[in-house]
Amino acid sequence: MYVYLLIIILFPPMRGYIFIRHGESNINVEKVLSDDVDHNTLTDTGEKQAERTGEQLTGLKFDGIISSPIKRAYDTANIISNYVGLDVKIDDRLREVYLGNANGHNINEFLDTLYPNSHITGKVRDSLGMETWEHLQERVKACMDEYKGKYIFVSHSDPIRAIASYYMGLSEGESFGMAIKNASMTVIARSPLKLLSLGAINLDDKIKSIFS
Ligand SMILES: O=C(O)[C@@H](CO)OP(=O)(O)O
Repeated sequence: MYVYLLIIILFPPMRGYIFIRHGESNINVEKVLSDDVDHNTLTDTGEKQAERTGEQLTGLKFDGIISSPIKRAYDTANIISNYVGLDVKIDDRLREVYLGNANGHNINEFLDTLYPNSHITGKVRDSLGMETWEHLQERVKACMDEYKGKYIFVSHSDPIRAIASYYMGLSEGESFGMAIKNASMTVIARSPLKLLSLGAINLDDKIKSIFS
């Protein structure tokens, strides 16, 4: 018994997380930011993207599929759930960054007027009443800390960029150019910690072996 416990302590079981950004949504086409839960749908392209990502995951084994409650992500998760045979569980910690006064607006309205040649940094977030980058990182990490196993997390661009930059040791500004494509897969292993893919649309065999 004690030997078993020692082995578990010394060699904790591998945990793996496949973060998937939802498929293309109408707001992505319109370049509008939205943290509304029930509106914005997937476009036909977004549905096809979700199907394709689901195909990539067919045959892999997971302990669960956890989704943002926001429709574009939840609909993506339900499409993917058909390929992995799991019911979707909603977790608010995977939702889009709280946008404050930026909600419903085009991102460029702020960058061009408020802060020319800038990007969404702490002062921009504060001035718009947005969730801080640090809080976003903390809530996504708390979600990972709760689900100790191999999971699919369906979320949004900023939450995925936030957790990837957290593990890469990059600030919000330093990771601003990180483009997380629709329906792409960002894979993080824990124990040992490793960022295995960033915005990938295919999974290589090395990654698939973790989830087999
Ligand atoms: O990147 C965006 O345009 C925002 C929209 O709020 O995030 P996502 O599309 O990932 O939900």
